[in-house]
Amino acid sequence: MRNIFSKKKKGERERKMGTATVWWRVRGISVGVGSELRLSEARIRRRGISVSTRSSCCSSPLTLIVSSMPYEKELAAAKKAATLAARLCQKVQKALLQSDVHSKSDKSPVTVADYGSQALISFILERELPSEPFSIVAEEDSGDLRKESGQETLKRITELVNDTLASEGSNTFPSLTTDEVLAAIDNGKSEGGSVGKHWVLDPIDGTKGFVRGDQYAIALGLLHEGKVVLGVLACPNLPLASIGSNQQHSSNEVGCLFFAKVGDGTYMQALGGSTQTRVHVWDIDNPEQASLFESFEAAHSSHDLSGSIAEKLGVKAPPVRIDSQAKYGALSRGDGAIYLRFPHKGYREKIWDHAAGSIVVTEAGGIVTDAAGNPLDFSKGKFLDVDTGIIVTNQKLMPSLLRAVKEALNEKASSL
Ligand SMILES: Nc1ncnc2c1ncn2[C@@H]1O[C@H](COP(=O)(O)OS(=O)(=O)O)[C@@H](OP(=O)(O)O)[C@H]1O
Ligand SMILES: [Mg+2]
Repeated sequence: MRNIFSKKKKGERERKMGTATVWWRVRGISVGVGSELRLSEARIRRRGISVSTRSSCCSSPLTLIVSSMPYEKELAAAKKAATLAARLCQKVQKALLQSDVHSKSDKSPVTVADYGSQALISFILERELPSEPFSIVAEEDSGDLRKESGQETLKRITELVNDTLASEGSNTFPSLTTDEVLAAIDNGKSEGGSVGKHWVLDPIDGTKGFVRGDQYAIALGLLHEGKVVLGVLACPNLPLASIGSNQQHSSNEVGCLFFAKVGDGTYMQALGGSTQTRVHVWDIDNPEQASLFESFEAAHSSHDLSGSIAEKLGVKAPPVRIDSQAKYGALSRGDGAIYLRFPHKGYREKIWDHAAGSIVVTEAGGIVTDAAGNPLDFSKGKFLDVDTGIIVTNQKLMPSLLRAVKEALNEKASSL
């Protein structure tokens, strides 16, 4: 596209647009149109830009802050959706534990919460962002609920969704029919990809933890042109106090909401609260002091391998084993300094198990890579193509962590 700036001054350019004159005031960034403009959008996300518009027939500028707060509306919608979904899940988990139905064989209450959370989040996103074209890549689909045998479960889910919506006030949201609940769940059928905006949702991450009465998370991320640009993690059972060896947060409260937007840092607030605190990963360079986080379930991540890596690094504290992306949340606020995930052979990582968590950690100053040090690529559809496992730590520890991982993997391979 032709550059149509008519005036070139440092940091200020004028573009003629019909009858209006648009002034782009940019902090040290040159802004153009076409490809140059697209390039500057990436800079906008990192550095901020204020755009002021003034009509050619009017001398006083009409300041329109168009791009200085990218993804602000999406973040507000995602926080609202995840908070409501957490409320629904808490209700189901409470009933589940009271009725002592927490054996793995009875999956129905879990299914109810998974579906309910997905329906609710899908509905809220559509309602709060009516003019934003997007799709949703989510874990559940409505297949079983459309069968004769699923009708009772569908009624229960619809009830739960409507009770949760009503808890916001009787006139805030309409009631949904069973068909609308099915449609909301099926909105999550997208395959994602590298073009456009895709929400990535795990309505209950850490289902086994949820059934046990332990940790779980509602994880919602946003991909834009294949990159994670926003993430929200609601962790209803995670204490606001630190849970690792770095005891810097203290509180008796339980329930955390982590959120991050690209270029804007990571914040934590009490779930249902409003005071937000900026959080940072623990900036230590001595792994001996670090706590190491890993999956609670040995079937999900090799505890032996992470034990061997911890030994090589000289980590002294025992591993902190908790379910779900609550691990990313805890890392982002510096409770510990390392998270290792080594699924057993043949397992393929899904994007909804890492999208929200990864940006929560990276915006807090951490690094998330596969076992070979490659960044995670969320643009390839539902799956992540990772080399062996996923490792997370701060900038200072990453080189020694990568060395320890490489050694441990080589030892494992030669022992087979
Ligand atoms: N076999 C196997 N190997 C590796 N990972 C698996 C496996 N099976 C499941 N999953 C995924 O793990 C998600 C739970 O997250 P974590 O592994 O971090 O938590 S846990 O401690 O194991 O509960 C869990 O998320 P949810 O299914 O949403 O609960 C799964 O996506
Ligand atoms: Mg999951």
